[in-house]
Amino acid sequence: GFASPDGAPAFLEQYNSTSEVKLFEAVDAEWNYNVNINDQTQAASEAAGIALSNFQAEQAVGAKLFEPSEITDTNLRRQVEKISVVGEGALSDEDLAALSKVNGDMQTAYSTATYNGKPLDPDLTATMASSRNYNELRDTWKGWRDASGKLMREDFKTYVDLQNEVAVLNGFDDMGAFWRAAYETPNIEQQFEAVWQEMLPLYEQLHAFVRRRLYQQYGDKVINLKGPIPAHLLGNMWAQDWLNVYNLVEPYAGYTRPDATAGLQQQGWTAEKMFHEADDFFGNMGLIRAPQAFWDKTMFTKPTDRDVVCHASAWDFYNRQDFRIKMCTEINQQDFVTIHHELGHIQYYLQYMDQPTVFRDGANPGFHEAVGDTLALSVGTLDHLYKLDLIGKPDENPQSDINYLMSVALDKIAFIPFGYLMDKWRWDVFSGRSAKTNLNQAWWDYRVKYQGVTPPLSRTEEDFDPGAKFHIPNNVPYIRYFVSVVVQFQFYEALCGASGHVGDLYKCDFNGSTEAGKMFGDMLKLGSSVTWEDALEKMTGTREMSSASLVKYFQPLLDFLTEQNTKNNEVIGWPDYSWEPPTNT
Ligand SMILES: CC(=O)N[C@@H](CC(=O)O)C(=O)NC[C@H](CC1(C(=O)N[C@@H](Cc2ccc(O)cc2)C(=O)O)CCCC1)C(=O)O
Ligand SMILES: [Zn+2]
Repeated sequence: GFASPDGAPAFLEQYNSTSEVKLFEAVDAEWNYNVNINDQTQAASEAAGIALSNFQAEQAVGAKLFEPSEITDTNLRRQVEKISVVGEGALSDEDLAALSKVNGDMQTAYSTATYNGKPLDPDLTATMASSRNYNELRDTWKGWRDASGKLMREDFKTYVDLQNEVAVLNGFDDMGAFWRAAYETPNIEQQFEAVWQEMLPLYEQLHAFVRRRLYQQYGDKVINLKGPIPAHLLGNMWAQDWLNVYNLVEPYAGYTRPDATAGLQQQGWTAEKMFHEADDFFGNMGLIRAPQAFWDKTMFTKPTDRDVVCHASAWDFYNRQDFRIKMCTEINQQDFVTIHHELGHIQYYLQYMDQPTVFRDGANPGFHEAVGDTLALSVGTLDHLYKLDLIGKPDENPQSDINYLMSVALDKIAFIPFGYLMDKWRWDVFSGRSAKTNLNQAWWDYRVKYQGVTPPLSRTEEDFDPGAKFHIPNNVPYIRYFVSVVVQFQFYEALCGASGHVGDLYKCDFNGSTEAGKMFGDMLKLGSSVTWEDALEKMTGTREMSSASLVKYFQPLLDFLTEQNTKNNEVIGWPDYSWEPPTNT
């Protein structure tokens, strides 16, 4: 027998008030571990996480006493349905403890790993960004993987089994299906594949152009103009964005350089100043400014006296007053963009903080990732960087515009296949499509197939290269970033329209536009109280992810790349897909 639907409001009232307290306790313990890694804080964080899982499992029992279809108010019904999801608490105490432990151990292993005594942030990241020495890059690339991923292989297998047990106990085939359920869209995988196919031509043209420039830089022994690119030459530990090789691929030398790093450093900007400038950008649009508690509790820079998780992150303490960022900020443009990304999360938390706790989430995980990046597209324009006195007056000519679009493409277009393959690989592992005896081979099959990159050294199943990327040992789904690259251009185009922008889309700076701010804020306020299609339609008029805005934004660059690649008779794609660079250089 079901509980009377009349009891739903009272049930939800107690859920909302108690869940705020439980969520705060779990987030606070996880924060204390992130800003001070040691056995004690790791154990306390795991314990608080287990307590939250058990709380959610108990509440799910109460929620399932209701028959949703009998709850006529769709908002209440949606809350009850979300609370009915048991989650990790479906595991036995023993298995839940084992999952927490293996997650904690992989997190700590990743965040404390060093190569030659150097941590990933900032040291190894800086080497991968600035070195042009083939062998130094290769040794750093290998050293990081030996110190991180390689040591996690067995833990990861345990993690996969326990995650799948959670999924099955929650009524899903495997954890990949559970993760995809967050989109509430039956054919979501087909939608992902469709937008990937639409963007692939743009990626292939960029890949061919960059490969040619790397060929000129590193020579024909290590670059095959018909093959994948060695993965350690693209300025990033995972080749996930190629911003740091801009100097090698700049279309027009001598024209405006779209990089504010020099300006930030020469003008003596501090981390706090970067944060305040970014917060002003939100405020000047009529969005919500970060509260005082944010400025009091945020960790702006890497402390020198303890181990911390340096990977930037934003935190909602679910008490409607405490919101923080933790970041090991360096003074450069990439971190200025990252600050906007993290403040985008904070903005979403602030906008939906009066929603019931189960609705304090992105309309889908990709929306949460797109908020800050959407504003960063405006901040990064040549005009805006000039307004901030971070670059000289930009030349008003096509060459400077192509240089600018190239810098954005090295960040956004280069990222697309990586954003796609990270979870395709994990979905295959969870579903068993990839055997546990074949984890690393399956990873590199996708890295070649989708990204057109190949390892600088031969890899075996003794290695575990996926573990060398934060989100794998930290159990953070990744397709959200792929979705974000697509929808952030849909959001950007909509906000540019609201701000009255005319002319080239990529020149739009909606700084100060309260019309744009209202359009965005009205969508963000909804949190996950509506489906992402409803939220998207409210803002853009369409109910589908579409690459049309992105393709429109980059059209001038695509024309340039196609013209250059045709002139150079480039082979588009990497038909010599099994080529590998020599390992004895
Ligand atoms: C408590 C908690 O965990 N909070 C969540 C937020 C939430 O869920 O509420 C959170 O802060 N997650 C951290 C994560 C950090 C970053 C990241 O991991 N980025 C991806 C992909 C990417 C790359 C370039 C880019 O421009 C945008 C994304 C990567 O680096 O590979 C690193 C710098 C940027 C974003 C994040 O902010 O998403
Ligand atoms: Zn994010």
